[in-house]
This record gives sequence, structure tokens and C-alpha cells, in this order.
Amino acid sequence: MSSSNKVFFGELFDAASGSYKSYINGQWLRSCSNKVVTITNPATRKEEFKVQACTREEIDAAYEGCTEAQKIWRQVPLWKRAEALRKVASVLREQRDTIAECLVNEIAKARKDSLSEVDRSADLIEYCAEEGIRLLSKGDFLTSDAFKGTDRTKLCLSSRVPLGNVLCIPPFNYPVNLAVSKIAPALISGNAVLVKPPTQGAVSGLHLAQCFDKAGVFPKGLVNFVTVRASENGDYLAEHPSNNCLSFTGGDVGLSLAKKVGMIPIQMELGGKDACIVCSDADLDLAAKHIIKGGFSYSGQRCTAVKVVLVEGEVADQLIEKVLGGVNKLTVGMPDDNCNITPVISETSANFIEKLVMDAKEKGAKFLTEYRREGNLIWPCLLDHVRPDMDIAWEEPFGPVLPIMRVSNTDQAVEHANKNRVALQSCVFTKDIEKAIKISDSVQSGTVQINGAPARGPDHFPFQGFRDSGIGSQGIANSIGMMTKTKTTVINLNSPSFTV
Ligand SMILES: NC(=O)C1=CN([C@@H]2O[C@H](COP(=O)(O)OP(=O)(O)OC[C@H]3O[C@@H](n4cnc5c(N)ncnc54)[C@H](OP(=O)(O)O)[C@@H]3O)[C@@H](O)[C@H]2O)C=CC1
Ligand SMILES: O=C(O)[C@H](O)COP(=O)(O)O
Repeated sequence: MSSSNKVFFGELFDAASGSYKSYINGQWLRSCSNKVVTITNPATRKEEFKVQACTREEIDAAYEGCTEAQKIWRQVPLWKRAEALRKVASVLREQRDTIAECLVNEIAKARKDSLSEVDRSADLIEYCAEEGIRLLSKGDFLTSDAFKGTDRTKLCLSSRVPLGNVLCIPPFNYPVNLAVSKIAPALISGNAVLVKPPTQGAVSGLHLAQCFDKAGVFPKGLVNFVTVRASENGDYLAEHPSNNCLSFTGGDVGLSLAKKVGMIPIQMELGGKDACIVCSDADLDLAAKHIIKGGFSYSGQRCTAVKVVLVEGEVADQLIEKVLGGVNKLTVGMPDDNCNITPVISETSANFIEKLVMDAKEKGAKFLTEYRREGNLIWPCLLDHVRPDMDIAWEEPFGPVLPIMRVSNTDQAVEHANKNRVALQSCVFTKDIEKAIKISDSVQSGTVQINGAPARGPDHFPFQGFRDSGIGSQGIANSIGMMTKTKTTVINLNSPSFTV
């Protein structure tokens, strides 16, 4: 880390163990487990950081802190909660270089994209403060005489109240932004949060925790960042009796967590095999531009990445020429050099991607680019003539590999897209809006983008997956809705009362 960025570094770092502390009940804590979790830099493949492997007792302490702090926080006026969030956003902006540096080293995200992740997170917090003011200040007032057979003797006041403690589990690819997209709606709604950062991204997450600490505006214990070994204590966190809500983004582990947590609201954003349908009348330059950006940003490690192109045969060659031209211009290298393609998150991930590529090779896919890998760095790989019997037609590589399937017509494209297990987003390129709407109506994914690549943002848009891609909907307003419950007070009168 460059020394100019180590503004708050000392407080969260334990020099004795050479590891980062967790943030529990307003304190920076070195776990009594005396165990650490190591974080490998995906680019150098060397150990970069260590974080605490917290124990179950420490998790209990974090939840106890949440529960006590939430009793205070839920009574803090809404405008003050919004003001507190704005303060965090401002501290986060001051810390952008420090946090971006961590993102570069932990998840190999290009520096400029790391910086924009932090900026986007501050913007999200500020928007959430505003949206919270608008949404949570409103409720319903109902009179009973609207329902057949009832007189106007009951007045119903209904509003949104917090759930209690929200467990936030973000994934490696947006350890800051997908943490904030859970924390900010939870806090504005009057909840406490326990954040379990992803291992790759944990130090970025702990620096984010420090922004909440330094803002100095939250009751002790309201915001907790607890690093654990997920395999040992992940379920314990989720199934904890003090957990009142789970907001999770990640892979299939979310499917099993959803079954384990019981009767609490859950918001799960899982994988996506986002299909891009290119019709014969599409603007092919536009489609190619979006396919390249959509398929290869952050080396394809986005749940919203274009993960299969379904192109009508008659324009396939023209489209491919344009896509290939763009792919050949992508820079490949290290995140510090702001390359388009950087090393994927781990060797396991690189091996998985390679397995999909080799399966496609064996089954006769045409390689439009040469397959090349050095360590975790995989050069952008474009595959043509992919068929349904190849694993890459269905699996999400979460890497810089894009399969192209030629289809006879859009019905065939829609049929393939609808067979995907994970249906987060999809997109369609055509100049015919009637056709676009019909395809959008037929594709069963959480969002269909017309003439644009899949994307979660802007962050106030609803964001949800169908089938195994998740449950619940994100986006700032939807998250506030999900992290609150309806509470009603009914005033019963002895005789009907009419407002005049
Ligand atoms: N839909 C979406 O928005 C996104 C989906 N994904 C999907 O996730 C996959 C890989 O991303 P990745 O981050 O590795 O996803 P994982 O599902 O492996 O991890 C996501 C988060 O869950 C944690 N976790 C793992 N096991 C448990 C457990 N038993 N209990 C509680 N928490 C647990 C992880 O911690 P730890 O890191 O410590 O293991 C991490 O914080 C991608 O292939 C993609 O399918 C990823 C990003 C976004
Ligand atoms: O988890 C993901 O991969 C993201 O939610 C995708 O976000 P993006 O579309 O803004 O990259």
C-alpha cells in the first residue's frame, strides 16, 4: 500500500499477528481463536493479507452488540439517520485511494474500476439516505368503511418498521459496493448490521468498516464487520437466532443458506447466465460494443456479464467480425496498469474456466482467439459454433470467455435462454421495438435489457434473478422495502367518525 493512503491503517491492523482485526461492538478485535484467514493476491499469487478467523463466541458478541444498538438506533429520527449515512459517504470518499488500493491487491480489479467502485458506493449511500427519507416517512391511513358491511369505526395507521439485525454477505467481485448496497438500506431503515466480508475483499471491507467507525455517528455495536472461515462459521452466522434478515450475493452456496435460515426475510442474488440475443435487424456495431463491454469488463467476473451470445445465423459472421475486432484490442495484464483483462480471482477459478474451454474444444467449438493462460491470467477467449452439448453453453465461467451460439431464429434463442438454470438478466438487440418487447416478454429473466448489455446499475433500479438466480429484489427502494416490515395500529371507535 502506498504510505499516503494509510490514513487510518494503524487502528485496524494487528502488528503482532500481521493481520487485520474484525470490527465488533465498536472495537477493533483480534480474535481469541489465534487463527487467521489468508488472502492471496490473484495477480502475484502470493499471500497479501491476513484477517482474523473469528469464533462463535465472537459472532455471538457481535449479534449482542447489534441487538442493543438497534434499540437505540430505531428511535433516532429518520433525518438524523440520513445525515449519519451522508457522513459515512463523505468519509468513504476521503478513503477512496486506500480502499481502491486494497481492491487492486485483493481482487485484481483494475485501479480505475476499483476507484469507481468506491465512488459508486458513496453515491449509493447518499441516494439511499434521500430515498429512505421519502419512503420511510410515508405510511397508509385506511378507513374501515371501504370494506363491505363495515362502518367507519376503525382507523388504520400503517407504516414500515425495521426488522432488527441484518446479516450482509457480499461476494468477492464487489466487496465494497455490494456491502454498501446491503448496509445502507438496512441502516436507513433503523436496523443494525453484521457484515461478513468475502475472504477475497475482506481488507477492503474492513477499511469500509473503518469509515463507519470514523464517521462517529452510530451507536456502538450498530455496525459490525466479522471475518470468519465461511466453511466453519458461515452457517452459524446465517442460522443465528439473532439474525432477522439475510441479504446475500454470491454463488450456489446461497441456495443452501436460503433453506437453512428459516422464517426471516431473505434477499439472495446468485449466479447469472446472461444471454445476449442478437436479431438479424440489429445495429451490429452497437451490439458488438455492448457484447465486448458486457462480456469482458472485470474479466467477465460479474453476475451481469454477457455469458452467451445467441445470434441469428444470417448476421453471425458480420457480428463476430466486429466483436473479434474489439476483443483483439482489449489489454491484458495487471490491475495496476489498468488493463481490461486482469487475473481471475483464484487458481481454482482459472482451472474451472479452463475446464469449460477444454470441454468446448473437445466437442468442436471454433476458437476465434487462441486460448492462453499464465497463472490466473486468462487472455480473452471467443468461441464460435458453441452447441448445447457443451458445458460452456450452460455454465457461467466467471472469466473472460465468451461462447457464441448461432441460432436459426429468435424463438430458438429464447428457448435456449429460458432453459438456463440461473436467469438474472438478458439482453436483446434489434431495431424493431415491437420485436424487442415480444422477446422481452418471452425471456424469463429478472431483467431484459433492450439494446444494451446487462447491468445492475443505476443502483436504484430493481435488480432480481429468476429461478436459481435468486429471490427478492434489490435496488435501493426494494431493499428498503425488504429490510422493513409493515406495522399497523388500528384505532377502534365506539361510533362512526367522518372527517368533514
Ligand atoms: N448474482 C450476483 O450478484 C453475483 C453472483 N455471484 C456468483 O458467485 C460465484 C462466485 O462468487 P463468490 O464470491 O466466490 O461466491 P460465494 O458464493 O462462494 O461467496 C459469496 C459470499 O458467501 C460467503 N460464504 C461462502 N460460504 C458460506 C457459508 N456457508 N455461509 C455463509 N457465507 C458463506 C463467501 O465467503 P468467503 O469468501 O469467505 O468464502 C462470500 O462472502 C460466481 O460464480 C457467481 O455465480 C458472484 C457475484 C455476484
Ligand atoms: O454481483 C455482480 O456481479 C453485480 O451485481 C453486477 O453489477 P454490475 O452490473 O454493476 O457490474
